[in-house]
Amino acid sequence: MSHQSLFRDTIFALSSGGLPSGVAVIRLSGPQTVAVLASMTAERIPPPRKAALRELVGDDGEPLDRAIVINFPGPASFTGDDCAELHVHGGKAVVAAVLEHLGRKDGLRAAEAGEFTRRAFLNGKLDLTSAEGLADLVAAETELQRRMALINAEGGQRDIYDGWRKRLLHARAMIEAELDFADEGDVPGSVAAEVWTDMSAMQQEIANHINGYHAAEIIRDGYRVVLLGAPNAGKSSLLNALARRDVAIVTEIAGTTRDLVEVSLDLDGLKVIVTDTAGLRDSSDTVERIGIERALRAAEEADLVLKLKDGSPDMPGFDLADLESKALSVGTKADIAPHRTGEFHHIVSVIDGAGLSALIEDIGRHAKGAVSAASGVLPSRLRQLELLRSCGHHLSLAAEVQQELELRAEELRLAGDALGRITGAIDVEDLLGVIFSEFCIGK
Ligand SMILES: Nc1nc2c(ncn2[C@@H]2O[C@H](COP(=O)(O)OP(=O)(O)OP(=O)(O)O)[C@@H](O)[C@H]2O)c(=O)[nH]1
Repeated sequence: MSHQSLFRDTIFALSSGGLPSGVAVIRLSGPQTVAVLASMTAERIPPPRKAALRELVGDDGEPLDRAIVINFPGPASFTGDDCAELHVHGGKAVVAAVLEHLGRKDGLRAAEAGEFTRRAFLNGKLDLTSAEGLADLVAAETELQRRMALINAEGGQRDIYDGWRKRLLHARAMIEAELDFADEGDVPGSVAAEVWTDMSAMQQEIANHINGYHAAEIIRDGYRVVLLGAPNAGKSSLLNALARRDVAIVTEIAGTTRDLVEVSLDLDGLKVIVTDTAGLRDSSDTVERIGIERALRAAEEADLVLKLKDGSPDMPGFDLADLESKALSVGTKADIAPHRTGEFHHIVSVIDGAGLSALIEDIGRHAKGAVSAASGVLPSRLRQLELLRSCGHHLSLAAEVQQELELRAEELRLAGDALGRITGAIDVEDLLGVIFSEFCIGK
């Protein structure tokens, strides 16, 4: 007996990575799953949730591969529907043959990006923040990204937002009671005051949580370091040294770098993006001038700016005072430049490697410092941030209308709805396309 499903189609996809590989996992979900397993295993469907070795056959009984087959009957499956996994040999032709066989069957079709997770959400197996956490977990490249994604995939955000929603519901119930009993002179005024204290506390908790977004942004998108300096100061050489490969073009010609060149580093589990920029000088060359504007804009947006200077005299004309609070001065070409210690935060040479590891350590320390202030569960997406702000906004409006209980209840309802839209507890149909399209196929 197949599990009753909301969905008519059975979807399938290669859920493991690139081919060839040792093993490839093909996943199925939907009402036809059991019938497909029966036909492909010559009626030898493995017992639920037990891995079993089976010969997979096509419609004519022709062998396709020998595979580990797992049957996950709904609702105790990832999507909540009948699911199966076929662990086949990870050869291109093997996978192609199995996918082609599945695609020929009635009621089966290839899954769209994120469709398994979307079905899991629509079947109530997980909330939207857990789904987003799963997408992040699959995309995670650094240790801190992995940790943040895992907390959210496991319901870290959901628990917090559900907790806040419950407190809002309770507060509304208390206000309703106050309204109902107002005539009878039996107003639970002290209870309402207590509830209001809780709402103020919650407002503060939400504000603190919102403040963690910048740290989450750094963990997700990287800590941004921009190299700035006069032409020939040694920016591209330093970028290449940090990346340990030739990313940027290095020549003795001043003005070589015209556009932004980025490399992504993993410093102690944190993603750090270092950007090489066009050298700063007065230039009549249009392309170079655009490059210089981009360099200055990148520096403004950066978390940390490295101001590079070799032994040559200062270039006039660029006021970098605004960047001072987030800048480290770096004396370059230490092997040939007569830098004085004390003049710079760091003195480096890419020729003999002097000062490079101390510089890298210092960048790592600054990056860590930027995320360490925030701890625990963080909002991980702009969509969540906007709804959290909306929730906070309605809470402060509620505080402004102290005397008008109906209005206050309405603001609390709107605050709760904003939280509900984060987890998907209410009214999110319009968001689903955007959210699940960022997933990969097979997830
Ligand atoms: N001796 C020595 N030469 C260096 C060092 N770093 C860079 N150079 C040389 O300085 C010149 C300029 O280096 P780049 O890295 O291209 O400088 P840049 O700041 O990126 O220059 P633009 O692209 O013009 O802005 C090249 O000839 C490099 O080989 C160093 O540590 N020691």
